[in-house]
Amino acid sequence: MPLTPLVYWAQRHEDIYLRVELTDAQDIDVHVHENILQFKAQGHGAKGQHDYEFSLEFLSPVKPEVIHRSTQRQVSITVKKGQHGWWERLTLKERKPVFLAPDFDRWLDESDAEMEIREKDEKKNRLKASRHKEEEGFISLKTAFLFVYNLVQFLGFSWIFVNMTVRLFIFGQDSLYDTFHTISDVMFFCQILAAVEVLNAAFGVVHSGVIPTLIQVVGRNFVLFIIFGSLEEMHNRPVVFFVFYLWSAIEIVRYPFYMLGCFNTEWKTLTWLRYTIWIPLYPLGVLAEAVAVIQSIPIFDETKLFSIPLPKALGTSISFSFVLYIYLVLMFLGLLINFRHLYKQRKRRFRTKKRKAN
Ligand SMILES: CCCCCCCCCCCCC/C=C/C(=O)SCCNC(=O)CCNC(=O)[C@H](O)C(C)(C)COP(=O)(O)OP(=O)(O)OC[C@H]1O[C@@H](n2cnc3c(N)ncnc32)[C@H](O)[C@@H]1OP(=O)(O)O
Repeated sequence: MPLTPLVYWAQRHEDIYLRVELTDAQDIDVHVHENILQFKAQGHGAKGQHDYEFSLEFLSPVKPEVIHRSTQRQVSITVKKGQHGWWERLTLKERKPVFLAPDFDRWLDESDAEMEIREKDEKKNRLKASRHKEEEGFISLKTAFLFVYNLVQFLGFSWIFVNMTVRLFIFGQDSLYDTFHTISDVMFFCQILAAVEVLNAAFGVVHSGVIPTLIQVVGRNFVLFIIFGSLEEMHNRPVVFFVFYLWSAIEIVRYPFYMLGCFNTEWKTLTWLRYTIWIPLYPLGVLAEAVAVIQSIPIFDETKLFSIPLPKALGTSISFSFVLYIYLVLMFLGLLINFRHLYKQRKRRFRTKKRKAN
C-alpha cells in the first residue's frame, strides 16, 4: 500500500511551492491534470523506504506545467497559478489534508509577498538603469572617439585641399610639380590613420561595409606608399596633384558629414554632396591612380625595384610591373564594387529620407 509523505506548501502571487519530505526519491512522477496534482515516488519518508503518493485538488486553476527538482533531502515542486493573485488556502476542499502543512521556511503573507515583488521589481529596475547607464557611457565614448577621428581627418584633408588650391592660384601650373614635397607628410598621416576605418567597419563601430572600406584604404595606400612613396621619379609628376586633389575633395565633405552624424544632425546640402560628388570623383580618382600606376611601370622595369628573384634555371627575376598589371585589373574591379556600394548607399539614404518626408 502506498503511503502519503509529508508535504509543506507556500505561495506567491504567481506560484505555488510544494516541498515533499522524501529523501533519495526515485521514479518521481508528478503532473497536473484537471487542476489536480498527482505525485508518486519511491523514497525514504516518515514511514521508512516505501512507495509514496498524494494528490491535491487546487483551489483555483493552475497551469498544467509542473517543475520539480529532487535533492537528497526532499522533492521541490513549483506550479504556476493560472492567474496572478493570492489564494486564501491551497485546496478546493476547505478541510486541509492531514499530510499538508505550511512551509515556514518560504511562508509569506500577502503583504510580505507584495513587498517581495516590489523589491524584485526595484532590483530589476536598478539593474536596467545601471545597464542603460553603461550603454550610454559606451555610446558617448564611441561618439567622442568617432567625432575626434573625423575631426582630425577633416582638418588633415582640409589642410591638404586648401594648401593645394592656394598654391595653384599663386604658382599656377608650377604647383603641379611639387605637390609630393609639400603635401605628402600630411597625406601619409591621414592615410595611415584611415586604417582605423577598416577596423571600425570590421568591429561594427560604424555601419560601413568592410570590403568597400578595405578596398579604398588598401587601394589608396598602395598608390601612396608603393607608387609615389617608393619612387623618387614619381615625386614631381603632375599626376600626384590630381590624385591628392581628388582624394581630399571627397574627404572634406565626407568627414564633416560623419561629424554631424555623430550628433544625429545633418545639413541637407552636405548630405546631398556626400552621396553625390563621388559620382564624378570616384572614377576620376581611380583614373588618376591608374595613370600613376601606368607611369610607374617603366620606372619599376628600369630600376628593378621590388622585382621578384627567380631560380637561376628559370631566368633572372619577375619585374614588379607584372604585379602592377594585375593591380590595374583589380583597380577596375575595386571601382565597380565601390561604385555599386556607394550607389546603394545613395539610394538607401534618399529613399529613407523621402519616406520620412511622406
Ligand atoms: C581586399 C583588398 C583588395 C585591394 C584591391 C585594391 C583595388 C583598389 C581599387 C580601388 C581603388 C580606390 C581608391 C580610392 C580612390 C578614391 O578615393 S577617389 C576619390 C573619390 N572617392 C570616393 O568618393 C570614395 C569615398 N569613400 C567612401 O565613401 C567610403 O570610404 C566607402 C567605404 C567607399 C563607403 O562608405 P560607407 O562608410 O560604407 O558608407 P556611409 O553611408 O558613408 O556610412 C555608413 C554608415 O556608417 C556611418 N559612418 C561611417 N563612417 C563613420 C565615421 N567615421 N564616423 C561616424 N559615422 C560613420 C555613416 O554615418 C552611415 O551611418 P547611417 O547614415 O546611420 O547609415
